[in-house]
Amino acid sequence: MTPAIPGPSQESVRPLLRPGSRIFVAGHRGLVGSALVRRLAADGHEVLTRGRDELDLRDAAPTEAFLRESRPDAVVLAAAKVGGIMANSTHPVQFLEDNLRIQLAVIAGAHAAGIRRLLFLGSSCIYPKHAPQPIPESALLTGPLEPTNEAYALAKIAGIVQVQSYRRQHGASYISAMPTNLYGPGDNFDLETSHVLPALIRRFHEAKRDGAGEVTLWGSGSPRREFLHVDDLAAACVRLLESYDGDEPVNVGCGEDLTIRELAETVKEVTGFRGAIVWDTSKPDGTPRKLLDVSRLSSLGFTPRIPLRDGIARTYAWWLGAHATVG
Ligand SMILES: NC(=O)C1=CN([C@@H]2O[C@H](COP(=O)(O)OP(=O)(O)OC[C@H]3O[C@@H](n4cnc5c(N)ncnc54)[C@H](OP(=O)(O)O)[C@@H]3O)[C@@H](O)[C@H]2O)C=CC1
Ligand SMILES: C[C@H]1O[C@H](OP(=O)(O)OP(=O)(O)OC[C@H]2O[C@@H](n3cnc4c(=O)[nH]c(N)nc43)[C@H](O)[C@@H]2O)[C@@H](O)[C@@H](O)C1=O
Repeated sequence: MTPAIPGPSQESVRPLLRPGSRIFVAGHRGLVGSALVRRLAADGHEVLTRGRDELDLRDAAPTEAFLRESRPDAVVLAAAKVGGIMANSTHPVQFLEDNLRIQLAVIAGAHAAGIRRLLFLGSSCIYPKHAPQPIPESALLTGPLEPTNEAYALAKIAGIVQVQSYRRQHGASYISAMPTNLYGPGDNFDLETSHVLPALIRRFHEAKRDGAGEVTLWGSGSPRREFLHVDDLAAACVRLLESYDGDEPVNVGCGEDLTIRELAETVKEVTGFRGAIVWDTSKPDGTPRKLLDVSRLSSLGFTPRIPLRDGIARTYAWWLGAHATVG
C-alpha cells in the first residue's frame, strides 16, 4: 500500500467514539451485525438498525436519505453479500456487484450526510493468495488473488480505497478492519452457502443424529485457516472505533491457525460423532493458508478471549437451541 498521505485527517481533533453514542449498524441481522448490536448496546450506546425489507443498502438515494434523517454519530458497515467458498465461486456477479453497490451507497451516503465516523469491514481474502504468513496489512495489492473469491475480494479492496480516499480528500475519520474467518451465534448454517465451521457443525450433528458411518467434507483438508469468535470481533471493532484513526486497514484475528482436517477433528469431538471423515477432493481447497499478522491490533491493547474449542461448543449449543426453536 502507498504510505499515508498527510492531509486534513491528521490535523483536526478526531471525533472518536464517545460514551452514549448513536451508532447505525448496517447488516444488524447478520453474524457480525448481531454481535455488534449486542456489544454496543451492552456498552450503553444507542443502536440504530434498518432491515433489508425497509432499506435496501444497494440503493444510494434512500440510503443517503436515511443517513441524513437519522444522523448517527457513527456507522458500522457490516452489511454485505457474504458466503463460503462455494457461494463465492458460483455467484461472483452478486459478490462483486452487491458489495460494490452497498459500499458506494453507505460510505458515500455517510459522507454526504455529514457523518464523521465510519468503520468498514473487509475480509482477510483481500490479500494475495501467496502472501507471506502471517499476513501484514502491507501485503495488500502485492500479488494475484485467490480465484475462488476474487470478485468478492476486489469489491472489498475497492471499499478500503474508498475509505482511504474520503480520509485523504475530505479528512473523514473513516477506518477499515480486515477480519479473519469468523464464526458464532447467528452464523449461516446452509450447507451450500455457508463457511466451513457452521457447515462442519451441521454435517457432524446430522450424521450423529442419523447414525451415519461417515461424513464427507470438501477439499483435501490441508488448507490452513484462522478462526475468530464473532464476540471477539465485535469487541475488536469497538476498540477500533474508540481508539484507531489511521489510513491503513487493521487486521482482526487471533494469531493462530490450524488445518481444516484439525478443525474437523475438533468439531467431530464437540458434536460427539464417532464415524469416519471422507475428503471430497473434487471440491475446491481455496487459498492454502490465511493467517493474519495482528500486531497492529495487539498494539492497540486488544486480545481475543474465546478459545476455539470453547467457541465451537458455544456455537453448537446456540445452533441446537435456535434449531429447536424453529423446529
Ligand atoms: N463471516 C465471516 O467469516 C467474515 C465476514 N466478514 C465481513 O463481515 C461483514 C458481515 O459479515 P457476516 O455478518 O458474516 O454476513 P451475514 O451474511 O451474516 O450478514 C450480512 C448482513 O448484511 C445484510 N445485507 C446484505 N445485503 C443487504 C442489502 N442489499 N441491504 C440491506 N442489508 C443487506 C443482510 O441482511 P439480511 O439479514 O436481510 O440478509 C445481513 O444482515 C461483511 O462485510 C463480511 O465481508 C469478514 C471476514 C469473515
Ligand atoms: C471468510 C472467507 O471465506 C471464504 O474463504 P474460505 O476460507 O476458503 O471459505 P470456507 O469457509 O467456505 O472454506 C474453508 C475451507 O474449508 C473447506 N471445507 C471443507 N468442508 C467444507 C464444507 O462443508 N463447507 C465449506 N464452506 N467449506 C468446507 C473448504 O474446501 C476450504 O478449504 C471466502 O470465500 C471469503 O468469503 C472469505 O473472506
